[in-house]
Order: sequence, then C-alpha cells, then structure tokens
Amino acid sequence: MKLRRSMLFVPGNNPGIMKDAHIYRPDSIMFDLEDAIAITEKDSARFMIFNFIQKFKDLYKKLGIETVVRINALDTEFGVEDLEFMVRSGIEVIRIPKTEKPEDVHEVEAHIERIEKEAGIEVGTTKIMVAIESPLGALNALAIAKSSPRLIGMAIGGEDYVTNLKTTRSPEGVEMLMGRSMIVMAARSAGIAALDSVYSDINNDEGFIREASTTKQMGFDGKSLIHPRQIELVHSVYTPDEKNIKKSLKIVKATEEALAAGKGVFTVDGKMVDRPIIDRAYHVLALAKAAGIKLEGNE
Ligand SMILES: CC(C)(COP(=O)(O)OP(=O)(O)OC[C@H]1O[C@@H](n2cnc3c(N)ncnc32)[C@H](O)[C@@H]1OP(=O)(O)O)[C@@H](O)C(=O)NCCC(=O)NCCSC(=O)C[C@@](O)(CC(=O)O)C(=O)O
Ligand SMILES: [Mg+2]
Repeated sequence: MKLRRSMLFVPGNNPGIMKDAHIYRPDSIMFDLEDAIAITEKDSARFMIFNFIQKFKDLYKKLGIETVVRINALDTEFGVEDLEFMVRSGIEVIRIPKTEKPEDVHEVEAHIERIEKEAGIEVGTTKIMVAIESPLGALNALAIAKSSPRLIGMAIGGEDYVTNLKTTRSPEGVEMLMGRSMIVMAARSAGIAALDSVYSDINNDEGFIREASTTKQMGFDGKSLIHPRQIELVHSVYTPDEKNIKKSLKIVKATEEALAAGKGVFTVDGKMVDRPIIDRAYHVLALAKAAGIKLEGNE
C-alpha cells in the first residue's frame, strides 16, 4: 500500500527549498511548474526540476518518497514542453492542474506515451494525477477518474475551485463540501487515491487539524501541503492511532476464531462485527504497517 497522507508542494524555481524537501519525509514531493512559478521562470524551473530528479531519484526511492510534478495545462504555451522534460526526467507522477474533462487526460496521456517511446522508457511507466479546480471538473469527476489506466489519484485544488465558484474559503468549508464529495466518490469508484486541497493559513495548527480530520472522515487519503510544518500534523490525523490499531487487531483475531466456528457475524466488546467492519479493520492494519508501525505487541 502506498501512503499519500502528505503531498508537499515545492516551487520548482527555488533550489534552497528543493534540496532539503526530502528531509521532512513527506509521503510525496510535488515539484511545481504551474501557479507558484512566474512566467519568466518557467524555463529555468523545468531545467532545475529535471536536474533534481536526476540527482536525487535514488535517494527519494530509498526514503519511499513519491515524486510528482505539477505541469502547466496543455492549453498554455508551457504544457507540452513541461511534459518533454518531466517524462524524460524519470519523475513518477505528472499532476494535471485544472482538469475539466476526460479529454484533458487523454491529451496528456498521448504526449506521455509518445515521449516514453522516444526516450526508450517502458510505455505506462509515468503515472498521472489530476487536480479538479472548477465546478465543471467536479461535475465530470467520475468520467475523469475513469479516463486512463495511468491515473493514480484525484485531488481538489480548493483555492481555484472556490474562486471559480465565485466564493471564498471559510473555516467551516461549506463551499467545499459538494466538490470534495464528488471527488472522493469519483476517486473511490475508480479505485484511485483521493487527495484534499492545501490549507493556506500556515501557522493555524488548530484550523489545519480540524480541516484534515473532516476530510479524512469524508474518505480522503491525504492532503496537498504548502509548508513542512503541516506534514507531522497531517500524519497525526491520517495514521491510525494505538486505540484504533488495538481494536482492529482484536477484530481480526475474533474473525479468525469466528470463521473457525463457522460464524459470519459476531460481537467484539458488545458491538456487532460482520464483513464491512472486518474489511475496515484489515485496512487500518495495512495503513499502520505502511506507516512503519510494528503491530506485534499492540495486541
Ligand atoms: C509559503 C512559503 C513561501 C513560506 O516560506 P518561508 O521560507 O517564508 O517559510 P519558513 O517558515 O521560513 O520556512 C521554514 C523552513 O522550511 C522551508 N520550507 C518552507 N516551505 C517549504 C516547502 N514547501 N517545501 C520544502 N521546504 C519548505 C524553508 O526553506 C525553511 O527552511 P530553512 O531555511 O532551512 O529553515 C513556502 O512555504 C512555500 O513556498 N510554499 C509552497 C507554496 C506553493 O508551492 N504554492 C503553490 C501551490 S498551492 C496552489 O497553487 C493552490 C492550488 O492550486 C493547490 C492545489 O491544486 O492543491 C489550489 O487551487 O488550491
Ligand atoms: Mg490551483
């Protein structure tokens, strides 16, 4: 299981930030070529990310950090050139911003396949993630989520999304509810990861935890982040805690005993346990294991 609790945005024109990003151990590093990069810096950022990936890809792999790049959309003058560099760099995932329809994915996919062939990279190696950042994208979420076998995740870009809705982000997040719901449902239906948006108020830990807890409860796998101090916070929300692990281990043990006794439904601590609850317990244990938590001794 690949954890995607934390996806740290790293502006692709800032070598000072780029060179240390792995030290904070996010699950994924997302180099940006899009909105964090001024038009005058797009070319140099592309070269810089290419070189960083060449230099650090083995280290990222060793640390289990996934590499993602957010390209410019293909309807800009930068998008195709971004792909030319990034696919050849060996980056693992291309994130398409402002995705509104399946054709946006098909177009990127066709370029990736062409470049992989030209570069002698096995076709299918480069994965895709989409960001939904408009009401139209949200309404098309299911078709987009099922548009390519390369797709590994769907994110919501909350800042653009609320701007396109002609509103703003509130602490309660009512304006995000519909978009988030459509995205998590589409991602789950397609069997890909669901990633929540950035939280821009960097020093507001309480607000961050509240938002991360709500979106975790909605079904998301993690969040895009803008600052390293948010990594530990999001991991604390998305990593199963001791109580949950103990409960899940108890359910798994009781399941084995129940199966041996030919029972499909039974109780643990006075609560009914059947198939979906058993599946949830196994999922919690898989998450814990992927996060490096030792299960032995937790029983
Ligand atoms: C905000 C700020 C300038 C503050 O910097 P400052 O330097 O003042 O912060 P400090 O607190 O001093 O940093 C303490 C130490 O951490 C290091 N450090 C800081 N940030 C780091 C980082 N990101 N990665 C690694 N390292 C980092 C720093 O180098 C220093 O290291 P050191 O000197 O060694 O102590 C900086 O964080 C930053 O640039 N963030 C990324 C912003 C960005 O990418 N925005 C675009 C993506 S969102 C978007 O586009 C919206 C979206 O599209 C999203 C969607 O689609 O999901 C939508 O629509 O919603
Ligand atoms: Mg955006």
